[in-house]
Amino acid sequence: MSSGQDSKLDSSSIAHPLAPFKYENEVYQAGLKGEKPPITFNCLEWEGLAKEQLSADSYGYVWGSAGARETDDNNKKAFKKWGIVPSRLVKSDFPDLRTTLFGETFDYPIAMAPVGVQRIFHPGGETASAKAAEQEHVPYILSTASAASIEDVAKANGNGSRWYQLYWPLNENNDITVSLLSRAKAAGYKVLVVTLDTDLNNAYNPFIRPDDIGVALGFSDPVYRRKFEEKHGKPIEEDMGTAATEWAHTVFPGVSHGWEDIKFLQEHWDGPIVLKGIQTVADAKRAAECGVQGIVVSNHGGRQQDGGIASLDVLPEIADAVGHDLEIIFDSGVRCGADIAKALALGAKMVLIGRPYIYGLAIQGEHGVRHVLKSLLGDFNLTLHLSGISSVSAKHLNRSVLRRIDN
Ligand SMILES: Cc1cc2nc3c(=O)[nH]c(=O)nc-3n(C[C@H](O)[C@H](O)[C@H](O)COP(=O)(O)O)c2cc1C
Ligand SMILES: O=C(O)C(=O)c1ccccc1
Repeated sequence: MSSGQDSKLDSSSIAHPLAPFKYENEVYQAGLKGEKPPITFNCLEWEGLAKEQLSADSYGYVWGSAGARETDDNNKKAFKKWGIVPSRLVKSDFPDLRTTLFGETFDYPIAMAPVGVQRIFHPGGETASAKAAEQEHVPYILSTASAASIEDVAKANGNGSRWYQLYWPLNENNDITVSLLSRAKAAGYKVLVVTLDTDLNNAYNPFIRPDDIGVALGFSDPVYRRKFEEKHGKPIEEDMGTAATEWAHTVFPGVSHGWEDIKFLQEHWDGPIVLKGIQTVADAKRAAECGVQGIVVSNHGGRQQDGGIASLDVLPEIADAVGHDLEIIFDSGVRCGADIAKALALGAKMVLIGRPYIYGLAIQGEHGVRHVLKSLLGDFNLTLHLSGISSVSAKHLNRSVLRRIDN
């Protein structure tokens, strides 16, 4: 980095001290003194390093995708169909990476995707990830399928920005939904993310292990505990296997809600609501009509439907259709800084990082997650800088910086 950029690093106009960009420099300086970098900066190598650390089951779970992995493949290919156009001798400032959603400004246009059962990847699990999120000024989205409770993760996340992802019990269990939402609200989660695309029927799933690896939210929920006790005449601790299986059926009932049910969530959540798993213009328009604040254009990292369309391929048409009415968040297949730039250029305001941070968690717990976030942000920053793009706003980062290269 040039000394000009270094002086900009100290600028107090940006809330965060720009740690990601200093980080690589610090590691290289340490390298000059003979210290080895703790983890490679090469985003393509994190998966292999995680594999070395994990059991075959745990690695298979994070790496896994639906069926013949076609959707996952399509996600990856979709990024390769776009190239970023460079621009030389632009007197550009250090890019301003801040993005504003729901009236709030975030230091960076990335957040950590909701990922369940994180203790199968590292003993630190969700609390390690939530700590890393606070340290790096990246929002953390807590999954309903977490191995740590809403309250414990909030504590670990401290002053960080945290959002809550709901796996949504059927209407007969509305009292449990209300309990989860009010706990999340009380613990400082600001945005509700409702996942619409998960079907766990017949899947191998660490979720239903009788320990609390994925059921901590249920086991710690007073309404679920009371209902279990009323039904079985004993507390969940006396029959953890049944309690885990029944909690799984509660939050993955196998039957879905309808659009009309969104109203119930709006009545019980007074912050922004985001629907995760949108892949068509028609559904995006329905979301806007319902009056939610945002959508995640996502196919769940290709983990649900096989033979599906790439999430990035549908992003531009969805952004064109509802970008003025809804905040557009994107995920599925983002692996490096250039991918973040492409998704933002095609209409997203924020991008969720899924598997890569879990690889970081597996490699080195909280430190590994921080390394991945900082590396991705440093890489993203450089990508913008080399194209003379001065901010992530659509005014500067838009389709004009991309070229189709798949013909
Ligand atoms: C191990 C694993 C667990 C996940 N658990 C959840 C979850 O509990 N809730 C949810 O909405 N999405 C879940 N997801 C999907 C992510 O939120 C995200 O949509 C996906 O990982 C994005 O794709 P990428 O991994 O290719 O970046 C999970 C993904 C992985 C890899
Ligand atoms: O694996 C997933 O993608 C997922 O959404 C999930 C669901 C339940 C438990 C853990 C993860």
